[in-house]
Amino acid sequence: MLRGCFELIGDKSISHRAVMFSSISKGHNKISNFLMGEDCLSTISCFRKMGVDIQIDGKNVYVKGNGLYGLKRPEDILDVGNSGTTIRLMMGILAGNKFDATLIGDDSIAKRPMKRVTDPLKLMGCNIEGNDDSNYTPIKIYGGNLNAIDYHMPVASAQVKSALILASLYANDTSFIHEKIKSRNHTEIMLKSFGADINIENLKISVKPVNELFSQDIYVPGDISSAAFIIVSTLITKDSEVIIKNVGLNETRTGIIDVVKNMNGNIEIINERLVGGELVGDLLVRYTPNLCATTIDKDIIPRLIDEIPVIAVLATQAEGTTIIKDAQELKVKESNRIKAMVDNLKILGANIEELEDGMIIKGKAKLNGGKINTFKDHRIAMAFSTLNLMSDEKIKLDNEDCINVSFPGYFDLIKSLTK
Ligand SMILES: O=C(O)C1=C[C@@H](OP(=O)(O)O)[C@@H](O)[C@H](O)C1
Ligand SMILES: C=C(OP(=O)(O)O)C(=O)O
Repeated sequence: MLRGCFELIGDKSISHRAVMFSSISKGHNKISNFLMGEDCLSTISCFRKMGVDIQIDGKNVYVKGNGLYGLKRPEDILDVGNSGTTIRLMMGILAGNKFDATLIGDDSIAKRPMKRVTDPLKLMGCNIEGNDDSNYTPIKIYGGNLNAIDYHMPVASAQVKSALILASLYANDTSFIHEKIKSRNHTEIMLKSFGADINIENLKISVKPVNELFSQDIYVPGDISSAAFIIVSTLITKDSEVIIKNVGLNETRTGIIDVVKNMNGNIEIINERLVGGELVGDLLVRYTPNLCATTIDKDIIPRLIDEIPVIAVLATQAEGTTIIKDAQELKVKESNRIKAMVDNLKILGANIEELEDGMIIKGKAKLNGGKINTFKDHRIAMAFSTLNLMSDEKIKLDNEDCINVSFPGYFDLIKSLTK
């Protein structure tokens, strides 16, 4: 069983943005509760290569910003490691700066599509080279002299939106970016606090070019995507009760809470407050023996995209048939997360069917033990780890190191909650 109360580690999306926006602002920035995961450390390493002074002290990061036009041409290739957020957002910044830079990442990044960002950046006048019509790494960007854009995004993606907002800061006129479905809005919130002129009208975002961004101190709230693994472990493990403190509750990220409530899960938000423009609160979660199935589709998908693997695990422990659809984006994450979940859950004896854009899960299933192929994907690894506490049969992960991408100290935390 899990019992206890703990402070959640910093949000990955917000930590990335804090380093990036601080680096292109003018002045000193302090980032508190920064996520020291491998992905966010890749962002720091890339901006250091562009001449930004970034110091790490415990959970704090100090950035001496170079200003909007002050980044230096990197002498080395920029290696983003495993991080889609780093490469896609950074392309927007590089497009505005008058130098050339080459971006690479690991084997997983090499398979993830970049055209969704390079196409609109080319429309803004940026010169970009990359494999398969600039869809895959290595990607080389020759930045500078951007035109404004009026662009309807074909995919619901905060990374694409953020890259275009960043490029628009450097453009010759006001840009308009139209979203299909509302995705996480940390870029809009944080850039405004740095002095950017951004206006949001439903799904239309207008961005005016600026001469400078001004430094800010940023507190990074806890990562609800990381909390999701503790939430699910608690819901499915007998006699568990956990308080998770400092959870970021921005409504573009709280789809998991809505789903857990729809499934009859025992979850309560307490002590809600606003910190640096972001809603934060604590979560009280309790074991729920009578979970029920749900349907997840369309508009809610971007609000829980990274939580779908662990929701699939939860669905195996709920009475009835859970349907997850409109989630084809899962195929282009660190792994093909639809296939990874379906194949691995089948190994454990779950009743699950793969769909082109999701999966159908019939619960409630008594699962066997087995060896999980994580595809070195942190979310797949943690999703399956949640089953280890509720079952006598052991789940073995073929790779645990990948968890450091987003949740360093994950197993120590679980240990402290199960004492
Ligand atoms: O903007 C971000 O920080 C992120 C957006 C999402 O990706 P997409 O924008 O590709 O949906 C999400 O899956 C990723 O983990 C982080
Ligand atoms: C998809 C993810 O991250 P990224 O796109 O930044 O690699 C994730 O953290 O689940």
